[in-house]
Amino acid sequence: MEYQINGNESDTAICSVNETTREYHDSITVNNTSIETKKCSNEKRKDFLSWDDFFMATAFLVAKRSKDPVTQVGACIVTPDKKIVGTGYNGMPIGCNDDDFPWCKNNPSKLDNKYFYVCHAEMNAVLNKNSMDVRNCTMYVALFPCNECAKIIIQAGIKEIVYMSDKYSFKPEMVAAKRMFKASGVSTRQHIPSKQHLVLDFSEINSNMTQMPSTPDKSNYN
Ligand SMILES: O=c1ccn([C@H]2C[C@H](O)[C@@H](COP(=O)(O)O)O2)c(=O)[nH]1
Repeated sequence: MEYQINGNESDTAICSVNETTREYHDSITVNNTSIETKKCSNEKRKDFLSWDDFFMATAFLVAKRSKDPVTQVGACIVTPDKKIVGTGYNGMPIGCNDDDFPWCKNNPSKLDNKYFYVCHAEMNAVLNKNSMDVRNCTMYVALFPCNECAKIIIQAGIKEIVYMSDKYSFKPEMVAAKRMFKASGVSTRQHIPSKQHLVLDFSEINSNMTQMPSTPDKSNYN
């Protein structure tokens, strides 16, 4: 079935609907220029992000703020009803100019390596919280937390850690973190993303319409 909505002389919208599949395909003409829009279904999108993928992707996006030239870590704290209440990435403390402090990792002088200075993503996420507290929340984080972050996470009342990588699992810091999480009832699970790559295309919003044009205001028509 085909519907045609006439606006003024140069503006029309044509919408054809397949009665069986409920797919529709529309074209609109604005100022005598025809714009074909994508075939569309009345059904909802199937490839939307799951909550786990969304919050982990948020942690990865936040990590893009990090100035660490080697490892960028992001963390995202989420309430049981799926609200983001804190994010953080690894960086120098406020007032410690990240052009002056070292980013090196294997200088013979410990004072000239980053480790004494960098605030971990997990710690920053807890300190940046925008809610009263983060009790019973879940933290999504790129790397399994170290012992120092584990203490902060436990004391803040976070109840679940969802991590992407445990590549430092052999280090005593991570072994200690696991021991503390277990003792204090913080559960941990690795996130397996449904896709290895997620692309953000800022030009997408200006590409062909994937939705019906909004209902025209008939009061403007003859
Ligand atoms: O749980 C973690 C572990 C590490 N970080 C930060 C601290 C540093 O900036 C880097 C680690 O540097 P490497 O060069 O990979 O040793 O990541 C963190 O934020 N959270």
